Amino acid sequence: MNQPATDTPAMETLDTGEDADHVLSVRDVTVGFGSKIILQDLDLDVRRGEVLGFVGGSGTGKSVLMRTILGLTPKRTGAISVFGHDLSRANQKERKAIERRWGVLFQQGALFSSLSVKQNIQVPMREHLNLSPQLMDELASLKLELVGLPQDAADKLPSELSGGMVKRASLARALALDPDLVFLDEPTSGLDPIGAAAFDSLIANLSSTLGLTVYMVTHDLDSLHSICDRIAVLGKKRVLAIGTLDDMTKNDDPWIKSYFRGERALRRI
Ligand SMILES: Nc1ncnc2c1ncn2[C@@H]1O[C@H](COP(=O)(O)OP(=O)(O)OP(=O)(O)O)[C@@H](O)[C@H]1O
Repeated sequence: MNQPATDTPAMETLDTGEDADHVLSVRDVTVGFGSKIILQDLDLDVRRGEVLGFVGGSGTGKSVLMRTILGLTPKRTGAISVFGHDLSRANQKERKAIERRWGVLFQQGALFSSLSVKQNIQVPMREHLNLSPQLMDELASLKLELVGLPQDAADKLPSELSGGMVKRASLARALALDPDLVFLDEPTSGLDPIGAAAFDSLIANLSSTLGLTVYMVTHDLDSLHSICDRIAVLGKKRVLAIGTLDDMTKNDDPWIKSYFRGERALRRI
């Protein structure tokens, strides 16, 4: 089963330019650490404009997959294409252009603790754009408004914010460059149910008004019910199933069954 390490694309549609239907395609991707294989021959397609919820048992590799797509964890085999470009074939300039079109909200927010909220939002702008300080301040102010934070949050440090405000500030940073695609790693974890519901509706609104594609790792059944167009389930080192919530409730895989039809799921009804 183990193929030799290669960066040869596994499908012909890679590098043929922008795909009208899919913003992200993963083909035959294998990732491991030492002798431990986490993902094997994994395939995934994310459709343009959808909110895709990614679930799976703890330790199945949801964060590893997201980090692999982002290029932070190396893959052993397979191909990943974003916006129609094979990432492993892109040169540094092309790679930077692709990265400009995605935003990331890491678990726990991952804001720089010594920078103010405004400076955090401006980090991607400094990295990718050449703008005057005044224009960057105006853009940061717009992003604060977009995510529902008050303007006086701009000069606060992350340690001075509530958990919900940290998530919003991290989302503002993820949206700094007006991305087409955002990756969210457990965006509602640690929020109370009201804060989580408010964050969900913010994501849904941004997705529909900005035409964003959202790739969201989550354990939150409420988010899956309220904002996801499709759900992908990770298990057995691959995507076990992908489809609507209705598809999931009809699936007979034991893990999917207990997740979507178990006691906790039924309590929602
Ligand atoms: N850098 C690394 N080195 C070695 N093993 C790693 C590394 N990163 C992740 N792993 C292992 O990969 C597996 C998958 O981890 P991952 O964090 O992706 O799980 P997850 O599905 O996101 O879990 P959770 O839902 O609990 O966050 C785990 O067994 C983890 O220990």
